[in-house]
Amino acid sequence: MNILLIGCGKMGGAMLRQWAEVPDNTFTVADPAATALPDGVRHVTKTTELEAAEFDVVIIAIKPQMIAGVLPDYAFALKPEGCFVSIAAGCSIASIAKVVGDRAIIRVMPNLAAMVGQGVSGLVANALCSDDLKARVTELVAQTGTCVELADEDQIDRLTAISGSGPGYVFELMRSYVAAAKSVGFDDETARKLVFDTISGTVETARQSDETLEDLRNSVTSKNGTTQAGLSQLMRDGQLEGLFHDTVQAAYARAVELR
Ligand SMILES: NC(=O)C1=CN([C@@H]2O[C@H](COP(=O)(O)OP(=O)(O)OC[C@H]3O[C@@H](n4cnc5c(N)ncnc54)[C@H](OP(=O)(O)O)[C@@H]3O)[C@@H](O)[C@H]2O)C=CC1
Ligand SMILES: O=C(O)[C@@H]1CCC=N1
Repeated sequence: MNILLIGCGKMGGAMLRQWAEVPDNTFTVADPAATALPDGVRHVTKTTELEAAEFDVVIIAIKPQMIAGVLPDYAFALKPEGCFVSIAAGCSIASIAKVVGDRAIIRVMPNLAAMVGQGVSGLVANALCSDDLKARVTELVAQTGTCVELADEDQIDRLTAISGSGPGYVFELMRSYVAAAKSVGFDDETARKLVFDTISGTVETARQSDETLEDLRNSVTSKNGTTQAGLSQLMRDGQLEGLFHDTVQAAYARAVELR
């Protein structure tokens, strides 16, 4: 497919890095500020450099608040049988259709781990999108990790609050955990290694186990031992579960506001 990527910042750039590894598609980036693009990717800085009906897919990877202002300038470059793919948080298919009219539109919510091919994405398409086009876009997204097709747009806003924003929560947890490791005397390098390897090893253990997360947690926790002492702080008054609940609800509510 011939693909136009509008916006090549943190998320568009992360996905492009994976896509550029696979020779199936050709990419043009429209982002005046983009630098250090992968080999073979065409860069345009003005819409006049584009031809009409040039692309099979136009990917919208700018901030949701910019779409109404920016997208009309690029819409002419999509083939009549092509589709728009938006990775913008919240912004609904109806809002995009207000800008480009009744066209095939797919919403994808990726996450930053796409950068290393371990992203998690949700996808939902409108009725104007053919099964073939949806399958090809799903395959494209799956080059960046896993891709789940969702039943409706509300689901993609809910998924945004879990996996789209998720790396932000996890990076903050890791930052706090590393700071705690340093506070008991480890240097930065050792603290990062201990925390990173503990997290990745724990994730892999959970993946390979049939036990519930509660049972796995209990299997680390000796009666009156060190883990129990630590968890009595981490879980005091059920605050941690409440905090995660509030975190996810706030992110979902923001996605709904951005519709
Ligand atoms: N970051 C993430 O983890 C995730 C982001 N998203 C979604 O991805 C989208 C992009 O977010 P993110 O990558 O974080 O943001 P960035 O600001 O990093 O990327 C947006 C890019 O678009 C560029 N841009 C601005 N105006 C134009 C224009 N007129 N034409 C072309 N390009 C333009 C920006 O340039 P400049 O910086 O010069 O303004 C920037 O390079 C958002 O809609 C967000 O909701 C979805 C999932 C995860
Ligand atoms: O914070 C945001 O709005 C975007 C969408 C998901 C992750 N980053």
